[in-house]
Amino acid sequence: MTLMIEARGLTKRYGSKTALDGVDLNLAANGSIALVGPNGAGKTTLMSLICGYLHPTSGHLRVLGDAPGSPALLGRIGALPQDAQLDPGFGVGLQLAHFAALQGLDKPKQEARRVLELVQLAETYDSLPQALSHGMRKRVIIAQALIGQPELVLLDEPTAGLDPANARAVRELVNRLRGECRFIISSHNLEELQKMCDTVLHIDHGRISNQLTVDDAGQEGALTLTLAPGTEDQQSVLAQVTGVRQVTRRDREEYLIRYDLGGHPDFDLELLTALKAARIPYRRLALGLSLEERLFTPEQS
Ligand SMILES: Nc1ncnc2c1ncn2[C@@H]1O[C@H](COP(=O)(O)OP(=O)(O)OP(=O)(O)O)[C@@H](O)[C@H]1O
Repeated sequence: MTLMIEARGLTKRYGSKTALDGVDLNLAANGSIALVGPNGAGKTTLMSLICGYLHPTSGHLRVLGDAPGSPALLGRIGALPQDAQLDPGFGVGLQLAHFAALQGLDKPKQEARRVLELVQLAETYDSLPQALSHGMRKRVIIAQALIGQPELVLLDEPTAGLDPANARAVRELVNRLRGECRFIISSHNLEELQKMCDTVLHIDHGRISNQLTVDDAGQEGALTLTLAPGTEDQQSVLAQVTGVRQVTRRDREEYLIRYDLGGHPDFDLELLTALKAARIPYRRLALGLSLEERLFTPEQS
């Protein structure tokens, strides 16, 4: 089976600065990937290598089975670079059509309209970029990454600086297209990545420090409980529920509860029953750990 990304000892140095340090990866082509990690961890560098914008200093990299930048990958990868901008002098439809023509597509204007429709901005075809909001411009640039229906789309911080409505529009777009193409998305918003991606790669100091499958969250004997506002200080009540190993208060009314998974397969129902008996109202119960907990909080036994 052809892998989406295969890397061995992938290293990128900028002068004396090592941005990627011997990365090994085997990513199957059947899901979307989140890249997370602190500023300067190497996420953009990895994306640039995958796109073929940069060459590795050493190591081996294959994308969809071919070397980045090779003719075999032309038109198969789309990208939203981190600081991508539109040309202020031309209408957005014209710019997208121009890129479609550069890709050699037969009907560039039709393709420009298609991708604008995908990002729900069909009406902006004749608009100049400055007539659009920041969020709309970002969505237009995402539309550019979708020209030619690439198999793999890389989005570097697609929702950075967007208001909740525009960020949601981007999330919905990614989820709508997930059957048609694969995404690699870099973001600092873990909650958002959890809604869009299947696998999470945590990069730190140029190395992959953790790789998680989002769907595995329910297998960990943990859940997050949010009580109704004003229902504070219930830690001791929660700790007495049968099967509970540990209760940690995260926010005012939010608790992380670790429990004995083996002995209590229906622990969530048992917990709800206990809450009802103690007349403690709750707002939300989520099985598993949040991505933030899984990445940054060591397992406490
Ligand atoms: N062109 C360059 N010349 C020199 N150093 C660079 C260059 N590009 C990146 N770096 C350095 O390489 C490291 C990795 O940078 P990179 O942009 O890949 O990180 P990142 O994880 O994308 O960060 P952020 O979350 O801030 O976007 C950083 O220390 C950065 O300063």
